[in-house]
Amino acid sequence: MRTLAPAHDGFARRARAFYVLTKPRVNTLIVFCAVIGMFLAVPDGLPEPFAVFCATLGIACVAGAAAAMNCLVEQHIDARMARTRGRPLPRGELAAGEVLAFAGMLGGFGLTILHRAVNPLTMWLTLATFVGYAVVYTIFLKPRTPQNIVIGGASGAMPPVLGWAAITGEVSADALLLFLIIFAWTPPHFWALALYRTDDYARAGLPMLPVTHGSEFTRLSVLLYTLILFGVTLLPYATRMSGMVYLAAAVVLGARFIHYAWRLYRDYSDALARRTFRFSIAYLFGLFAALLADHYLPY
Ligand code: HEM
Ligand SMILES: CC(C)=CCC/C(C)=C/CC/C(C)=C/COP(=O)(O)OP(=O)(O)O
Repeated sequence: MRTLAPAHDGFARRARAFYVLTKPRVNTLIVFCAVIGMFLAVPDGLPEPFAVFCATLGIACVAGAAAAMNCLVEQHIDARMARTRGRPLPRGELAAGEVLAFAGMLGGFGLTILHRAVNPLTMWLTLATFVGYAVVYTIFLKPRTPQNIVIGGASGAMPPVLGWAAITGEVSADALLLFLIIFAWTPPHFWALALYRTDDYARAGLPMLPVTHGSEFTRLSVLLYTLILFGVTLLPYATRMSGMVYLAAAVVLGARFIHYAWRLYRDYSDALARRTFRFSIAYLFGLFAALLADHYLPY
């Protein structure tokens, strides 16, 4: 005889499935970068707490909705990859219709907050970021070209610009520098993962760089983008947006990233690619934390 799970157990499981759809770990770093953008946008002092709260909530909701849409569009691809087959849609924990409704409500709520409590510019830029990731990257670029993540990376690089626009109502050259940093960081971040997940991507029929151009070319590309990233991260110091503390962090973190990329190029192993991918995340957290620390240090 079938026993029914207690109602609260079913509710908790479904709530967890919706939460997982929003890719909370990826979006933690996305939102962190947006919040740093909000603080850096104020030359002296702190941004208004209510504005920070509303902008953070709005951006987090829209980013979560974008992730849920990505999971919806890619549910059949996700079912073919070891890394993603445990997601709620391939597992049959949620139906497509309810995921669409969830993404619509979450995204609509986020955009409404941004429009009403922040400013229309931030709402429009966040909407464009949503479309860039959930539609342009997910539907058009990802299944078609190995440059998918280079072009699609423009969406992922938007968070500090959104944070900046939320506080100032405009997009300045400094905000664009923050954009450039994440834009240059995305290829080594993603290709390090793609290198040790190549079989997964090949099985799913996705034209990621290691699938289409092989391991060695991808490792060379990781190294080149890591060098470009190093150069780009010097720009905040060169333009006097940031000072010595930031510069020291950028050089130390950047040298470590280049060291990883160089070893990956010369002496590949899946374990090293995994460590490089993990380091890429710590790197971006560290670099943005250094921007913030430098901004408030009294020197
Ligand atoms: C088009 C651009 C990007 C692509 C294709 C990409 C791809 C990926 C992939 C495939 C994963 C593994 C996710 C998983 O197994 O669930 C991942 C993890 C991650 N990504 Fe990205 N990423 C991109 C941009 C970004 C950006 C802009 C950020 C933050 C600013 C970011 C932060 C993270 C974090 C924190 C993780 C680790 C999640 C975990 O520990 O489970 N990514 N990324
Ligand atoms: C504010 C706002 C709307 C932000 C959008 C966030 C954004 C552009 C995120 C990109 C990062 C991300 C989740 C990549 C996953 O790549 P993938 O989808 O190829 O990975 P997967 O194979 O794990 O699904």
